[in-house]
Amino acid sequence: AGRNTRRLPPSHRGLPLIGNLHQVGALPHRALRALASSHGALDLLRLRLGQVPAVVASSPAAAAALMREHYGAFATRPYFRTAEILTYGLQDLRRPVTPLQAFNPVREREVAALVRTIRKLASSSGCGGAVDVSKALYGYANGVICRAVSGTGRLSREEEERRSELFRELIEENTALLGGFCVGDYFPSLAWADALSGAGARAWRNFRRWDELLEKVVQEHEARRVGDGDEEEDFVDVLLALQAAERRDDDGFELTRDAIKSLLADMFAAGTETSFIVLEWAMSELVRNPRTMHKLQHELRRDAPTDAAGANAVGPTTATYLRAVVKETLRLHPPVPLLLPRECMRDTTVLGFHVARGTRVFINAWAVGRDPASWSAPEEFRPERFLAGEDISEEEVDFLGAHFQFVPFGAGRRVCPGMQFGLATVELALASLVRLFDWELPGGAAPGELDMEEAPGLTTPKRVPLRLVAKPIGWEGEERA
Ligand code: HEM
Repeated sequence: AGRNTRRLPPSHRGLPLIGNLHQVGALPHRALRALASSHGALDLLRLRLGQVPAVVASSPAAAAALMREHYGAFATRPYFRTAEILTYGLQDLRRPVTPLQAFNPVREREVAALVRTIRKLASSSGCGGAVDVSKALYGYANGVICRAVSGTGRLSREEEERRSELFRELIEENTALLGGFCVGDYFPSLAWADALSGAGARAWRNFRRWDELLEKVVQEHEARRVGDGDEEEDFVDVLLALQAAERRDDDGFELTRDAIKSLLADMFAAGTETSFIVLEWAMSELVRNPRTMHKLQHELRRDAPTDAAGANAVGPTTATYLRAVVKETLRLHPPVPLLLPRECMRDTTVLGFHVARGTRVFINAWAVGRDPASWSAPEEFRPERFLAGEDISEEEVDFLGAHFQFVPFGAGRRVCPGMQFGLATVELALASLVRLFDWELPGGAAPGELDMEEAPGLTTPKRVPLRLVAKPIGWEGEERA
């Protein structure tokens, strides 16, 4: 077929110069689904973002076509200026396989610290006072990643805490930069404009601070490799061992120092915010749906706990319901609702539509998770849908990458490599918080009054931090007797 007969995806007429950028809005996943459905274009909607041609997929069929049928053409990330600076110019590094499932002792320590923090805040806030649950959860997610990346036992406790604080500051700056609008990304010919907006210089400044910190972390590990010592192996140890092995193999691939630092920076950026957001929404949905909360509490408390911090107390039945709650949270609130952008590598026909090389591709995981053709009662929080024998059983649907109506971690070649790590981080903390405390909204507000709005940006934490009254239940006291 000639060029003129190619069928292009439906589009919405944009404005001169900026194209459709003004329609993407503060909550792009919502604005883009509304735009797609008003054009009958849930499969593929064509957009122009500044000078960059883009398509957005909002149906499970389109998600499958892009991530399964045509994965070869859509597995590349586009070039982002800010991201390039922040990732040592190595955005598309071949990623070594890493054992991210491990690190359970790290998590158990951090969960115990989280429980202590909430107990302390609850008792100091007095009767009826509320705890900033969001802040505590963020500290937990950040702590898990910090310890898993750079280890424990090398620094004093105070130094460790100072370092966590510094990591947190740098991650927040990263999120602001990467989530932010960088003119040069959408107007390549206007890249100089970033100098005016300051994003370029700001990214460089942030990069130098990351580099200094990560260099120090790597050097500490080189000076004291695990083996003779008694510390656990952390992520830096894993990468250094891999580097040594690669050198021996001599297969042309070398894990350079910059590559190691780039991977570490990725872990922080990708691992903290996501796990925190899932926890924040899971707690919110549970408080808003007291029957679900009670059922989960009942199951967790029945499975006799072995210790008050609650780390090891999840038995197999409870694990099923806990997992269903987490799945339902991920369905309604995928923390990265448009996944990470891809770039089309060669002209491809997708579901009958022509997609040209160089097109930027977004997959609306938030929209497909609420697709009315794939889900019953798609807007309702009903973890039971993932259990066997329920009236609306969608039990077999999982997020491992084979069901394209449920892709909170992406799928195919670009699936999230931290899936198991993130799930373990979320489930362990959620189990402890639900088991060890009763939760209420402050001021006697009804569950339905909880604010459920999302903050603007490419990830979706809550707009208003979650504040709840936490009532510790005494395992050591009457509950045990
Ligand atoms: C429950 C928590 C998490 C969720 C929901 C999540 C979700 C995602 C999503 C949607 C993507 C993009 C996939 C795509 O575009 O197809 C992604 C990529 C990624 N995630 Fe996660 N993630 C989570 C936790 C983590 C953790 C804990 C880590 C690391 C410790 C991590 C590391 C990464 C990395 C390195 C990438 C980039 C992969 C690539 O570009 O090939 N994630 N994640």
